[in-house]
Amino acid sequence: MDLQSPWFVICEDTVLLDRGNYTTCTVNLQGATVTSWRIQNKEMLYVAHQADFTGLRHIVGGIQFVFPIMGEWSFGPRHGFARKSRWKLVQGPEKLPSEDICATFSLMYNEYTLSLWHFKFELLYKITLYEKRIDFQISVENWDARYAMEFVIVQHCWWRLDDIHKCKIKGLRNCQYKDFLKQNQVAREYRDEVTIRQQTNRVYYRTPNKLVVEDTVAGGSLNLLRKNGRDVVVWNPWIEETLMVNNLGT
Ligand SMILES: O=P(O)(O)OC[C@H]1O[C@H](O)[C@H](O)[C@@H](O)[C@@H]1O
Repeated sequence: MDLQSPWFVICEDTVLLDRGNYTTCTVNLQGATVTSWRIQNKEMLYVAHQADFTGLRHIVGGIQFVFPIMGEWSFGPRHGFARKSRWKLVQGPEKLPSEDICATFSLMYNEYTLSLWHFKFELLYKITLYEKRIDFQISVENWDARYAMEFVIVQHCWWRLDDIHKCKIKGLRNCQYKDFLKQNQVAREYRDEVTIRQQTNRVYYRTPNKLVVEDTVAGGSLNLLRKNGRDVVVWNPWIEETLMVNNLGT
């Protein structure tokens, strides 16, 4: 009999990857939303208190998978349908020889997605949990070669911060940005360290592949490394909007 604790748990709606030493990642099949990432029991993500886990709407918080559009959409839900859809676990969770744990989730076109967006697609989302790192590999397949597919993918991350006043984002200097809260004004970032002192909602264009967020939980810093991506959204709802997010969901 194996008396060790299991390194994964699959419930009806969630998949828990357990790397040991209180390092875990929880993925909800609703949107393949990563609702928790803990490193030695320190939670890295924020989920709204009133987040709805019933599957009726997207989960507010964590790491949301946004596809095929970001923002308002005249044909379907805001930020697309992927975060509202139920995904499937298609591989794993498996333990690699390195002891790291990975699992792959998939979202395939269906009647609902075709009613909003006529492309026949399959998304694969592979998540690997390391000791102090989490990796996401995303692939998109177009099943109908007759049509070129245009889409946007965003990992909408709600990082948990101890104190917003201590948070600094490094790597955005010289990037052009659009400020949604200033009539979409376009400007260039001149700061080495971007700080947040009020409600913020900007998209930075053509950002470098490495950004650093300093002072997340417990004063640690988070390196965000990316391949084949382009833009970055810096958003903080500040107090009023946070109350709204927590109380109502969206
Ligand atoms: O409330 P949601 O639909 O999840 O959107 C949350 C936020 O997402 C992005 O960061 C947008 O730039 C914001 O304008 C938006 O408020």
